[in-house]
Amino acid sequence: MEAGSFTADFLKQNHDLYSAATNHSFIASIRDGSIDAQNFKLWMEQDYHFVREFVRFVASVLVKMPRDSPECDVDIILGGITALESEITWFRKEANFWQIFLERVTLLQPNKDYCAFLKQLEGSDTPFTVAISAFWLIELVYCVSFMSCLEKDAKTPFELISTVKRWGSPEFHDYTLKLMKLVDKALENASKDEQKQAHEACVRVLELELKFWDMAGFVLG
Ligand SMILES: Cc1ncc(CO)c(N)n1
Repeated sequence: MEAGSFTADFLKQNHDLYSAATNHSFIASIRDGSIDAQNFKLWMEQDYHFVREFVRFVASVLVKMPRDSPECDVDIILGGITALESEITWFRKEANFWQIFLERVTLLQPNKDYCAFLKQLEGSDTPFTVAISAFWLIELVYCVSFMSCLEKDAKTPFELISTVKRWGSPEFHDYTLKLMKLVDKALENASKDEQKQAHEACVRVLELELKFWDMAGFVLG
């Protein structure tokens, strides 16, 4: 059988896990408007702190890019870092609206586990190919999940529209496609070992995304 691109093959081979991570009941509750404000606030508190670690991770991906990468490829990652600055500003503004005190948040275990995984990927022993693959999928899961909350028949509450547009917009989708191309280009000529490592890192991303949604959707007693 002819092998396709890394990303297409990965999504095909891990269809069930990918589908579970992108069709979660937490997202469904935003889409149908039944979400409890407490759950949304919990997600936001935890995600802000995830994004703080994610900034470092994305910076590490940029540092690992091969020196001979075309400037336009470097600029895709640079654009990602730039976007994270306005994302942080947005989180602070939203937190204010929801009366969340971001500095008082305690990280929950699934978030701690996810941040620990990012830290591991930041290390110099994780090759660029592996880090960029994980980066692509982390963004893709949010994009595909939140895109569903913007479909014609979605009943996303008005106050959550700015959230779902952040990751579910056509612009963000375009960005994930650019990342996908970077991944496929990087892995095309990579060793079998790096391809395997990238595959494993991507499986881990899906597992961690799933647990992150579970955490967010957990009904507070
Ligand atoms: C948990 C998680 N996954 C992905 C993203 C997308 O940046 C995010 N903000 N948080």
